[in-house]
Amino acid sequence: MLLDRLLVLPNELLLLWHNHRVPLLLSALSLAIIVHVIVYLRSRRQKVLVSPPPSSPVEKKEIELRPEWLPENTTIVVPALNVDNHADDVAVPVPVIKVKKGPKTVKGKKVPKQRTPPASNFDHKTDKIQPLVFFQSLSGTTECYATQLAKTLTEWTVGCDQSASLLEPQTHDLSYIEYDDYFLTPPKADSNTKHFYILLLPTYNIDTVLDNFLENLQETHNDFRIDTAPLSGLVGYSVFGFGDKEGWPTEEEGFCSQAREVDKWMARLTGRKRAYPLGIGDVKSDVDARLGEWRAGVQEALVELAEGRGLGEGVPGSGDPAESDDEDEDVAEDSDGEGITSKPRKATRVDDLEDLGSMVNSESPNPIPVDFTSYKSKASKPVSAPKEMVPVTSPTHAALTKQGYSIIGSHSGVKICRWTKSALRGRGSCYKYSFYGIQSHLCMEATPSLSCSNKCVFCWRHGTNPVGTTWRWITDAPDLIYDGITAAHYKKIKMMKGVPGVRAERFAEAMRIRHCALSLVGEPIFYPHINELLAIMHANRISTFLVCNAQHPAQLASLIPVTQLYVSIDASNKDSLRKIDRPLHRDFWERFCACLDILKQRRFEQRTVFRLTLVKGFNMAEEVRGYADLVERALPGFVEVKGVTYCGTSAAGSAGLTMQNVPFYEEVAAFVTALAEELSKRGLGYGIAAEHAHSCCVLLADERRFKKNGRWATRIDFERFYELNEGLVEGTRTDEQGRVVGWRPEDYVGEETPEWALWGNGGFDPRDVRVWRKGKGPKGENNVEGTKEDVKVVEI
Ligand SMILES: Cc1cc2nc3c(=O)[nH]c(=O)nc-3n(C[C@H](O)[C@H](O)[C@H](O)COP(=O)(O)O)c2cc1C
Ligand code: SF4
Repeated sequence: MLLDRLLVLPNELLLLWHNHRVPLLLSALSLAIIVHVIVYLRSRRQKVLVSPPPSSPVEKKEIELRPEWLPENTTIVVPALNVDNHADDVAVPVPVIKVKKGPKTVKGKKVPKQRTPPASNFDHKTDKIQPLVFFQSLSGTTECYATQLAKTLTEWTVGCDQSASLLEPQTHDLSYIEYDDYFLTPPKADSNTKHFYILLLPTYNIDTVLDNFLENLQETHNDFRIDTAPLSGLVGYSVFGFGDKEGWPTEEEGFCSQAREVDKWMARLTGRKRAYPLGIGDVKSDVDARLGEWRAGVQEALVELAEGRGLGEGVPGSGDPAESDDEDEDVAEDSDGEGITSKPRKATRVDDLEDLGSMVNSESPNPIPVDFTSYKSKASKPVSAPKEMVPVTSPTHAALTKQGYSIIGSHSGVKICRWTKSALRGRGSCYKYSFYGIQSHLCMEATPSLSCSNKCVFCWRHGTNPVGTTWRWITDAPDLIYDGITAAHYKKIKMMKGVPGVRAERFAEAMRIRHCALSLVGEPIFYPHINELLAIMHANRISTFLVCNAQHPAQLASLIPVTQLYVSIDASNKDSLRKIDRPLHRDFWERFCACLDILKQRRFEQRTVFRLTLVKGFNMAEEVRGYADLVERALPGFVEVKGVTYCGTSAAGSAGLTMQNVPFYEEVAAFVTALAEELSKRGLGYGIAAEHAHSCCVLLADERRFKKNGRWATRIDFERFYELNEGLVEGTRTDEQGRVVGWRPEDYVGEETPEWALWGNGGFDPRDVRVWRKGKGPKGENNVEGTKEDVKVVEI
């Protein structure tokens, strides 16, 4: 019976196939197509896979770098992102993925729109006008005029007939405000307060904060997610430009060109709310007269607004961003009554839609081609040559040089640190010696990028350095930077030879740089050739401590291993980070989080550090748990907690930072204790390892990785690092099959942390002489030079 059934089975199967082969074949084909499409789509996404090392407690996780995070005008070598293969990077030829940028161009035709005067949003019976004076200044002229103007307007608003409708003006420096607070939408206020913007601006043909401001206005206008006139809620605006006719005699040659540009963008952003024409003045001749006339005009406009007369009807074109030749196209009458006909203007290039509005003849049978995706964007302009970041002629160069920086090329800087001077005189090294064994007189502090994408409240840059979200400057070669910074450092060391107290043996040692802290100011990983520069340093057996601001995930992911990699953690949450770092990137928090994830993935290939800078009133209170969350996310080898150093600049002042915001050492210590407790509650295995009380700095470390025989071992074996880096000795990082693929931070752990540096012992090397500032410090204790004026070691 069973045998009979088995014999007929092949026939039954054949019959089944004949009956159902069409649906079966179709299903198989559909499945194949679906699989193919999925594979295709996945391969199109740019992913960076940073595989965690074997035996790591971390789950395998992919970090996706958004296309907009990839550096502009540069290429990214994807295999270099694989941390396990970095040792082979030089040998293996790698395919270069070009990052395509820029919108797709869609051609169409512009339908000319009917212009109506902007509707007034001001009810003079109930509303009040809040004038806001914005200025930007590098060498102080504009700031001076802005302060004076604000004072005059304040007196006027109080005394004039319309005082009930006019609030006292407020002044803002464009270098320190958050653009989005004022130029994305009008600032938040009660519904009866309407804002009037007054902008006073110089022009610089070198790169300054103004370039960034202009870029921001343009981006806001062109952002398809934002209304093209998001500032239409203002009651009006007016711009005054300061320029120098001696150097830039005409408009064509650039006289007040940036004020003109701002005026145009404000017209677009406000929906044509220019309340008074752009004023311009030559700082070497007529500026006072021109500014006086313009101010009177602005006051008149304010009176008209306050009385409910709005901005007036205006002739056609009133408030437009740029001048048009409309009137030339009409037949105008001159005073003698004779008609004058002008030639119609030819459209020669793709231009701004609004500008084109006035150029398009509605009766023309041939529409003008319009790029609907870009306004007067960089792409539609002839490509201008990149500028120098800090040219020799710039006030920034002068200011930085005055502060003791040597500027190398046009975007790098080096400065001799006060601790280097102190160590040369045997008066102690900085915390890097106590924690890691770096003697300050052997250390150079430098940066290959004086520019940065943040405007931190505690920054030392005095608000004058260029800022930017992308690298857009002339780029110096890494060997030129290396030669320049080392030569400048040695030169400064040599200048110390006549200083009383300098120890001969330390002076001789200092003539061989052994460490480089890439942390001075600016953002070192912004420099497109940072990896080459680091490689040169390592080849010269100079250790690298690199501090980045957690805003450039793509560059961080592609960075070669350094001796110690830092990420600045200036706040524990998005809101606080925005207030303290004032980042330029709108997606700063996503960038920050991506950097933490990258740090976590790289923690088994190099020493990773969180640097917390505590600013009382900004990022300390109630934030311990938030910081613990971040530590849990990135699991850095170390957490350095430091009290902010007060730099007393106007930048700090304008951010509301005073000496009151500098925490006492006891406060820093209490914070660290609370953080250590929180981390221990979570079972993360961190302990307080060391301290350097006189620079207000405490070190937490992962005790499972940086303790030897139950004792802290936070110091570094630098020679071992070079040997590992050069492949002279084998590391212990292995893959799943147990093959060695690189080294681990544990492979170059140095000696045990000295007793005097441990938590509770202060952190001052007893072999050095402690010197207190005049009037400070306990009486009698090594206070040998306490009364000398030249003593610069300050207890903070
Ligand atoms: C390096 C440099 C570049 C300048 N470029 C221009 C320019 O392109 N057009 C212009 O009209 N004035 C230019 N000026 C003149 C400044 O705009 C003018 O001195 C202004 O008052 C400076 O204002 P501030 O002191 O507030 O920074 C330049 C000045 C310097 C120092
Ligand atoms: S990240 Fe550094 S250089 Fe940049 S603004 Fe902040 S403190 Fe200054």
